[in-house]
Amino acid sequence: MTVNDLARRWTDTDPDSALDLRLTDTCLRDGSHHKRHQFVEQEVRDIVGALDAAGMPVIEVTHGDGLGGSSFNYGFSATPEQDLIKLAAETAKNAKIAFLMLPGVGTKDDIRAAQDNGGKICRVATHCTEADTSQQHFGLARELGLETVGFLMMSHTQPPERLAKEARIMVDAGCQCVYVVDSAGALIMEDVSDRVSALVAEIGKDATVGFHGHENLGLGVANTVIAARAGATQIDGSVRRFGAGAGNTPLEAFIGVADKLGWKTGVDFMQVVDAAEDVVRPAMPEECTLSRNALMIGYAGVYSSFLRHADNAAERYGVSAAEILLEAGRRKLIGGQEDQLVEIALGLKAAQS
Ligand SMILES: CC[C@H](O)CC(=O)C(=O)O
Ligand SMILES: [Mn+2]
Repeated sequence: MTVNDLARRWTDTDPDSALDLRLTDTCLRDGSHHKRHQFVEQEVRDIVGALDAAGMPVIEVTHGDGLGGSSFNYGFSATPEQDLIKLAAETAKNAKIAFLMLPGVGTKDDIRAAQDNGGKICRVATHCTEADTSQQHFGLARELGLETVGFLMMSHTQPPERLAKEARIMVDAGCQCVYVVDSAGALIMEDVSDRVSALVAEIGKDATVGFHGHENLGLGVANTVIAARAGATQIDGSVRRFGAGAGNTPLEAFIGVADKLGWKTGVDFMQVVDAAEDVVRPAMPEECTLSRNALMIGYAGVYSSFLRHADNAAERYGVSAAEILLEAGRRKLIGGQEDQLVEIALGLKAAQS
């Protein structure tokens, strides 16, 4: 049985029928991890201008760890994120500006400020077993008239049925679209369609379903295609893969694939390819690649944003970042436990001596 047969069986949809997808580019948020949160105003102006001109419907702008992420724990931003959100909103002619927030990192006041600065879509991210921590934030966002999106992070760690229950909690709290978030880039094809299908079955009448992929095992585009075939209608990615770990699903490649499949994205392939090469790439410190450490992240099922923290700890204590990441996978660390990477590094250093 082929993957297409499986998708057809799970979803009862014809995988070759014309899909209408809404894309969100997240290079100015997920890419912030890769850039160690050092975006400056001109880069935001240029990237938003180019993506907006290409027809990108949604552009996410925030510190990599969401509103309030600029901190000792996660890394300080070069430019206050609220200034970048404001600038993005002033620059975009058509695109809506989204912002991310993690309950406990950002606050309700941060949501209000992001709206005042022109943010239109509030994306609330929780670990995929902790959707209940998002309820107040969805309540507030809807009260303010913001569009809402929920992120179930580290989705590979839970079976589809559990994710569907968590998605229901978000939707009941006011979330209008729940994403299966492959934070580690560890989901493999059918793992994605199983999870997306389960969410569609549970919340499909009340909300839409999205997919956010990472490239750590090289499956970003393939996983995103199968997510769309399973019923995900909102799709994340980052032009030029500019995201944490080996980066996100490269949106320009996905847009080319969607064109070939006859799916609608509203984004011009040629323009977005030019934007990727001429505008986004110059803002990147280096390409996002399938480096040894990025591969470890996908293989061990570790949060992609741990890459830079593991690099820092490895350099500081003279140990292997790959070993740190593998141990983080064994310990099943989740976002917020970045400090344990230092502890792991210290343990490895002690073992060496
Ligand atoms: C720290 C938030 C995280 O980067 C959100 C996200 O994009 C993911 O989990 O993949
Ligand atoms: Mn991500």
